[in-house]
This record gives sequence, structure tokens and C-alpha cells, in this order.
Amino acid sequence: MTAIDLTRLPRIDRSAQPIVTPASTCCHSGAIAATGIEMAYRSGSESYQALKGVDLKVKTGDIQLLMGPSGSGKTTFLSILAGILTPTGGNVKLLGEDITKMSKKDLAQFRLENIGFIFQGFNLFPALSALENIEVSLNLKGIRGQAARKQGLDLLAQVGLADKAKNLPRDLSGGQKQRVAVARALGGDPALIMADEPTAALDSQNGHAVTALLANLAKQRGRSVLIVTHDPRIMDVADYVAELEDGLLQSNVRHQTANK
Ligand SMILES: Nc1ncnc2c1ncn2[C@@H]1O[C@H](COP(=O)(O)OP(=O)(O)OP(=O)(O)O)[C@@H](O)[C@H]1O
Repeated sequence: MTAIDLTRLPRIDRSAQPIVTPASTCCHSGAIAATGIEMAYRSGSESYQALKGVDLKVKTGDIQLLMGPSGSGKTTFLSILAGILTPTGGNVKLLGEDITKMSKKDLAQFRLENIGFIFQGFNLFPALSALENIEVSLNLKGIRGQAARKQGLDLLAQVGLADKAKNLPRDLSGGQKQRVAVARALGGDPALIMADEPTAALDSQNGHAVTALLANLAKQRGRSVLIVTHDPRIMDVADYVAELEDGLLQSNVRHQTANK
């Protein structure tokens, strides 16, 4: 496996954090506000209550982790916050807009413009090169032709893969694939980045590299980053760590090493 040159990744500069105004005095601090989220999965006459009334607020520029045991409802909650699943109760405001009240068409457009999503399994098209995978996503966001090519190459350079633009996914390591997926998620410069277990399939070095990338997005570019993870390595860069258990939010604690 090709080693990652960590020196090519931008450094995390904690001093560059935006000054956070207390929520009570500012109306712009909420990137994500979920209230009373419930999710009942139905199968025939059976129903399973996966979320039982979950509230969560994430401020602009914060890295929020969502942790908890298997089956506690993390992926369900993330999918609802990303507008992929519709909750059976409660509402979700992203960037001040209630996505649970949007039409399907408006929601699809809102997601394209504002959310970059990173999947555990990378979800790259196997027949397309690294660059083409990003270009296809940019095309969906209305960025085409030379503009898409240029932005795609810029994004690959940002994740340290400028020399892999023509590689197919099968010719990339797991960490490189995930960095392509991160680059793709950054296309169009979305305000919200959501990631489901982004480091689960990665070794230590690649896991740290992807973690550093996500941390830099939040701290140097003011993006709000929500990550479902079991990976304690990501805790080092988190601002808040929420614990879900049995469909309920047990806690949401400010992480001690944040804001050093
Ligand atoms: N489509 C579905 N239909 C029925 N039940 C579901 C569905 N998706 C998830 N569940 C159930 O809802 C609960 C929460 O699932 P979810 O995938 O959100 O948990 P998780 O915390 O992300 O788990 P893991 O860490 O194992 O990925 C589980 O009991 C799961 O079996």
C-alpha cells in the first residue's frame, strides 16, 4: 500500500477556530437542529421504534460525533439528519431550513447544494476514474465541463491525490478511495459534511489522514461536520461527542481536547 505523506495535508490550527457567539445572542449559530426525532420502522403489522425522541444541535464549524453501541440508532439518525430518511416524528432544521417540511424535489436540491455525504463503503463508481467520480458528482450539482474538471483536480490535490486522477477505484488503496470520497463530498463546497463510519475500513495511517482532513474542513473552512463512528481516533478532533443508546440520546458532551 502506498504510504500517505501526512505533511501534504493541511495542519489543524485550533487557533483558527471561528469565535462562537452564544446561541442566545445570535441566530446564525445553528447548522443542525433536530427536535424530538422519532423513527418507527414498519414491516407488515410489526413496528420497531429505532429512535424515541432525539434532540441535537450542532453549531457552525463544530465537529460532532455520534457514538453508541451497534443497533442504537446512529445510522438511522444520521440518515434522517441528511434527509435520506423521513422521520416518523419530530423535525430537522439544517442551516435554518426545516427539511422535514420540504417537498421531495426541494429536499433533493437542498441536499445537493448543502450536504456532502461520505459513506463507509466509499460508494465510488468502479468503472470511473478518481477524477471522473468527482466530476459526475459535480455535474449533478450543475458544475460541468472544464469547470468540473478543474474543481475535480483541485479537490484531488487537496486530499493529496493529484497524481491518482486517472486511477480506477480498484487501483487505489482503501485510504485513497476514502480520500476520493471525501474530495467528492467537498465538491460544490457544501456547508455540511456528514459521514457514516468514514474510517472504519482504514488502517491507522489512513484513518488519521482522513480524520485530519475532516478536522481541517471544520476548523479552517468553517464547515459543520457530523460523523457516526466507533473509532476512538476521531474523538481527538471532536468538539462534541453524543452517545445514543437504544434510540435515546444519553449524553452530548464537549470533548476535552477540543479548543486547545
Ligand atoms: N430498514 C429497517 N427496517 C427495520 N429495522 C431497521 C431498519 N434499519 C435499521 N433497523 C433497526 O433499527 C435499529 C437501529 O439501527 P441503526 O442501523 O440505526 O443502528 P446503528 O447504531 O447505526 O448500528 P451499527 O453501529 O451496527 O451500524 C436496529 O435495531 C436495526 O435493526
